Amino acid sequence: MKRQLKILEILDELCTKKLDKNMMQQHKPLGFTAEEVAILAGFSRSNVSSDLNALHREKLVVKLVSRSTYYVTVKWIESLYPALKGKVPEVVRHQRQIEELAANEFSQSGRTGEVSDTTSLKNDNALYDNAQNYDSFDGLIGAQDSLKVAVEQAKASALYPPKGLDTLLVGSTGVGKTLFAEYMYRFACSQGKIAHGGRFIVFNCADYANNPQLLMSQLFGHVRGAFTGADKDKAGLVEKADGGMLFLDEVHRLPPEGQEMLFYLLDRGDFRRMGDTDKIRHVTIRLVAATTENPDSALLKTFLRRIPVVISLPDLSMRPLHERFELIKFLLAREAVHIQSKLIVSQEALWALLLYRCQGNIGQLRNDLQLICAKAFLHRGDKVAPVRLVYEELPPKIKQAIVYDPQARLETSKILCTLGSELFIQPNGTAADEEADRSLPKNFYQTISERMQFLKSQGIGQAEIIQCIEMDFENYFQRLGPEQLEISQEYLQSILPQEFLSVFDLACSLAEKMGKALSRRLYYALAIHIAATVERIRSGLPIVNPNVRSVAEQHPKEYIVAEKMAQCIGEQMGILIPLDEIGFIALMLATFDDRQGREERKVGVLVITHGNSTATSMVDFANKLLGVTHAKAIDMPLEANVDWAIEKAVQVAKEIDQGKGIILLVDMGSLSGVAKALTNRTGIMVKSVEMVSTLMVLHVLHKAILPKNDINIVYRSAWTARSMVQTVVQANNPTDFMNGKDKAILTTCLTGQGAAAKIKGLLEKLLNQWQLFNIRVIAVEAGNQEMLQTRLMSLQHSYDIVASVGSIDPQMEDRPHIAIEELMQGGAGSELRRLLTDGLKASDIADRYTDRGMDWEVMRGMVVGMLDEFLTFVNPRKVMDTLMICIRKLEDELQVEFSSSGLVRMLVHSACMVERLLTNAGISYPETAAFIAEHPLEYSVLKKVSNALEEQFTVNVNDEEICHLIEIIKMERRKNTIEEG
Ligand SMILES: Nc1ncnc2c1ncn2[C@@H]1O[C@H](COP(=O)(O)OP(=O)(O)OP(=O)(O)O)[C@@H](O)[C@H]1O
Repeated sequence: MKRQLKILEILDELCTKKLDKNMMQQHKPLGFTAEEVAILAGFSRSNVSSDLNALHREKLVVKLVSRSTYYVTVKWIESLYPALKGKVPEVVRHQRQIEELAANEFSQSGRTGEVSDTTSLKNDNALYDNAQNYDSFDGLIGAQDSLKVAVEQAKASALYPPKGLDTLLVGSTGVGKTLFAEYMYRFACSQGKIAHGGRFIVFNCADYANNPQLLMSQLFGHVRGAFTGADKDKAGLVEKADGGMLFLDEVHRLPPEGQEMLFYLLDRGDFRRMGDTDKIRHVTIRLVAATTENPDSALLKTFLRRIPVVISLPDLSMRPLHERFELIKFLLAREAVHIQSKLIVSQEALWALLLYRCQGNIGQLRNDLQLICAKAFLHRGDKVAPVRLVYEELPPKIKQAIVYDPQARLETSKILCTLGSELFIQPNGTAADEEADRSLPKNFYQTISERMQFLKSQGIGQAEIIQCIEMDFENYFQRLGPEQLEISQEYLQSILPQEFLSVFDLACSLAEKMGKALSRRLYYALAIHIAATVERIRSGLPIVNPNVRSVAEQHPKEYIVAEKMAQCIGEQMGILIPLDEIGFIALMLATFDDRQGREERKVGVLVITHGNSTATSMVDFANKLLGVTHAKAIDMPLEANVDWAIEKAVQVAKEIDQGKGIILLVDMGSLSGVAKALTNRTGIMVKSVEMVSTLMVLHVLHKAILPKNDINIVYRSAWTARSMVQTVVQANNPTDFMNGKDKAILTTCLTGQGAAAKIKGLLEKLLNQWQLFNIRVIAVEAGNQEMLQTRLMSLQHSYDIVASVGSIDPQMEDRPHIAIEELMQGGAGSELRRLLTDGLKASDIADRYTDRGMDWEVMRGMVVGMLDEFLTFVNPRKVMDTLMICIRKLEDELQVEFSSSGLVRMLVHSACMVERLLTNAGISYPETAAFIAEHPLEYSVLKKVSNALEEQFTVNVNDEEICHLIEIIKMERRKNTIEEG
């Protein structure tokens, strides 16, 4: 118990000293691992780990589950977000979740003000502090899509000197005006535009519309005797909003005299309390008003003249369906927290919720969801069972209001296809589909049949049903791919009967004879699929494929092969495989081949900027660094107009499109319309991001050249990159005072002194060449995870780390890592390549690694080339041969299998080690003895194996060095385990 308390104290101290609020907004792991705490506490990792788990059970510690498990104390979160006192979730999946919950509490707490139900006061420091944690509108659903323009306007109006611009929000009931105003308040606070203590005051003018006197008094205050019942002086909300923000909802209901006073106040900052003839009072407020009135209406004429910024918020029906889906998940997550129960929502219920006509916008959607959840909660038989929301139990007004719009239905189907059969929402407020049933093979047919029946019952036509079902197929096939299921031959043998596999192999050889050889991927997918079919036929369950005829027409060759395969399997297994199933098999044969082709293709990247060589130099840099020529540039002379840019872009887009769309990176401003024009002219899907910079091109290109990424992934990533370079824009803004951090690229290797130092030199040269003088390159020692994380944390305080390059991935979320092998294979300019590929030579070691699919020749050449640069005293070729013998022994004795990257890492590290030992430049390792005691086998094998090196180079491989070598082996083991699944 004593130890637990100590651990808690240490973790709390770590959180308080090393983490700050800003970290919440960064996309990096938050908190500390058991190892980190163990190092400081001086206890073993396993003890600390079990203590942290016990503390977690006692709700004193929160787990943040990302790639590893990180811990922070509940006390620390509560100190940052007082609104979450007693409500901190036990497990957090991502940091945003804490922010969202806090935001939720923040807005909930604002609803009960001290003035009345319809006015709210957010006046304590804690709320202000919360607001300071938000420096953007990112948490607002739609901020980067349907609300993008609105958010940009809001930011501009908040930053306008000296006190921002008064703003009118226009939109129907329930579109989110109040929430939007709250975000404006938070943004202004975070930018220091509202000083500490500045409040967010909400007042709904409609609530007092029938009593103008009371309304004026609430707003401007009164003095004693101002009217009957005014028995003492009272300050109004305007005074309370001094230094803060006043949000006037339904502002068109303000009586004429109120409007006059308000405008006078806005113009001069002066007002009088009602009945006060003596004293003119002065305040500084930011006004955000809101109205549901049409901006053209007479009621608003005066406001529009006097309020400089008008922001329109769209109706729910105008927002994209994927946003509506996000809203539904968000609102349901809130309900799950309220009812403290897990929610399970069926696909059909989601279908209806996405498609029904929701007259009162998000407010109405929220009310409907609350009602549905409340009903389901009450009717739940078993009090500990999750609350289920199913289509049958939705209110008739929802079922009857489902819109018939083929496009929307198709879109909905696409969204739902990314889920399993149900959506799961945890009582801690996280919406997740990862629990969704991924073992589709078993219930694939059932899902299809149910989906078809449902679509039919909704009066949807046959053609549309087929389209929806096709999307299900596509989704199903994607999940069946071996990468997704991590299938291996052994796995297949363990789940499918041998009898079936023999028959299946027979059918495959038949297909091969007919000219349809099956790729490994298709073989696995088809085996699982047909095995499920056989089971289904034997259990007498139907197989329905509405699509069979069109499949036969579209893919005649595959259909014939499928028929033969089905016949063979049917005969051998004594069953009759129906035509509908043949349609499925044919579709798989066709689709997988098509996918194969598609997999090679990449999303295009096109950069257009003003200036004679700006775009070209950014693109050249990124292409060179990644060793590709994929990104293209258009330099736009300053005198050229947008039409010129569009003409050029059309030409280039046609050349570079590979069928997966194009990401357009452009200057801010006039080029923003190019994407739309390009799509209209070429039919290519083009998504554009403004505010391009070299780092952004690098980031986007890195994502785009991975064939597995589609345009949406690359686009999202472009947005992330955009936020990385935000400071550049902020620096251009004279009113901005935010202190932008310097940018840095990290280079990594085990010691920070070998490969990392070398790559640093090369990168610095390249950056210089490209005149990017403001980017620092920092070599870090990444051999020890604990130390690396601590070092990263401190670096992140001082730098905006934009990427890492090297032999060890520091796993910084949303920051690209370029592995050393990637660099060696292609890039970093011809200079780097030349350095790394000299000296190819054959070796007898080759066979072993060639068996593992490595190109040993190339790898050896690269390593020797690299070592040539690193080593002064040791002959790289000589050390290489001895090292290979040692590594072979290590692999055999420790039963570890080095991957190509692991092998390169081990070779480079060990060669540098020999040089270090020769020059007496030793490196340290913390708590060497304890570490060795934990790894006795590795230690003794390494000691034995390194004899050969010691003899040849007359050095003594010391314990510190051995510990570093153990770290590499551990890293490889982890990799082996992950690969084995
Ligand atoms: N972008 C959003 N993301 C998440 N929730 C939202 C969003 N917009 C609105 N909501 C939620 O929808 C509900 C209605 O929003 P809000 O009260 O701000 O609308 P409103 O336009 O001010 O409505 P009214 O005109 O009725 O005052 C609230 O519960 C709010 O939290």
